[in-house]
Amino acid sequence: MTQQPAIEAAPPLLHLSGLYKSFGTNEILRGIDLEVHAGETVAIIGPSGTGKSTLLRCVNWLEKPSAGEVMLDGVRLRAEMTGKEEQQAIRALRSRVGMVFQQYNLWPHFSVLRNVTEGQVRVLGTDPGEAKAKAREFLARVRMEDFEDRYPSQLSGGQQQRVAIARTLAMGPRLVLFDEVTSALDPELVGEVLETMKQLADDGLTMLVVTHEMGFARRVADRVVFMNGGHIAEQGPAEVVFENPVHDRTRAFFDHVRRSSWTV
Ligand SMILES: Nc1ncnc2c1ncn2[C@@H]1O[C@H](COP(=O)(O)OP(=O)(O)OP(=O)(O)O)[C@@H](O)[C@H]1O
Repeated sequence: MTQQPAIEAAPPLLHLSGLYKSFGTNEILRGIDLEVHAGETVAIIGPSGTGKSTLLRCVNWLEKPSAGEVMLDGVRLRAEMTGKEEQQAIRALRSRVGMVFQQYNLWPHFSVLRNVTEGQVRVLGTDPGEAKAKAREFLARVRMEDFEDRYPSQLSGGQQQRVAIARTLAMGPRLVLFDEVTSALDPELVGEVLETMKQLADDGLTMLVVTHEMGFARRVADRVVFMNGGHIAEQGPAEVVFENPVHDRTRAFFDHVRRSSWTV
């Protein structure tokens, strides 16, 4: 009997089943089924307006799906849930998932160190000394350990985004969602954030990444999910999806990306 790779044998850390999301009469997600295993980096790519960010926001219930369920690390949230039952499940879910946004939203009047300790102390109830030690550990992982006394306005966009990543990691999530985290950055700062994310992927962090950075999806993601019109049109190992896309829409998307890329 052939041995299955360990990553496939374990149950998925995240399991999305039959997710639908409508805004009014506008149906954005149309039945999403997706699994992410511990240690995987999964990139979600696809045309603009196809529902990638909405999907990510449904994973941590920032948007409540119209139907379907999210199962993360043993916590199940169903669209039918309401009231106390839903609130309890949301709290459990959010303690296991972190999110990094396009806008880093650091507290402007707090130092870098305090930005990374505040959530630990206030939300997790961590002892302040312990929270500082953990903050320093995560600032070092994003190579921002020399900036702990600075304020956000004294940092570049890329540095602020790395602090935002450290702040998320310090909360101890099992899964981190990245929503187009380089889109607001000047081109010369994109690389340093992607390099940090590559390092985290290499270290085994479980990441679900919505991105327009095709180079990142191709070189760093274990699996690429191509979304179109609120569906997953195809998914597979990055090299397969990029080199042999089976769906016409995926091929057309890559052709469009290649044609519209400006080279220096
Ligand atoms: N809160 C909301 N209320 C109404 N419509 C929304 C809301 N959020 C998203 N939408 C709509 O849902 C559609 C999908 O948006 P979404 O941001 O998920 O797409 P996307 O694939 O991430 O796009 P992009 O790549 O351009 O960021 C868009 O038409 C958007 O206008």
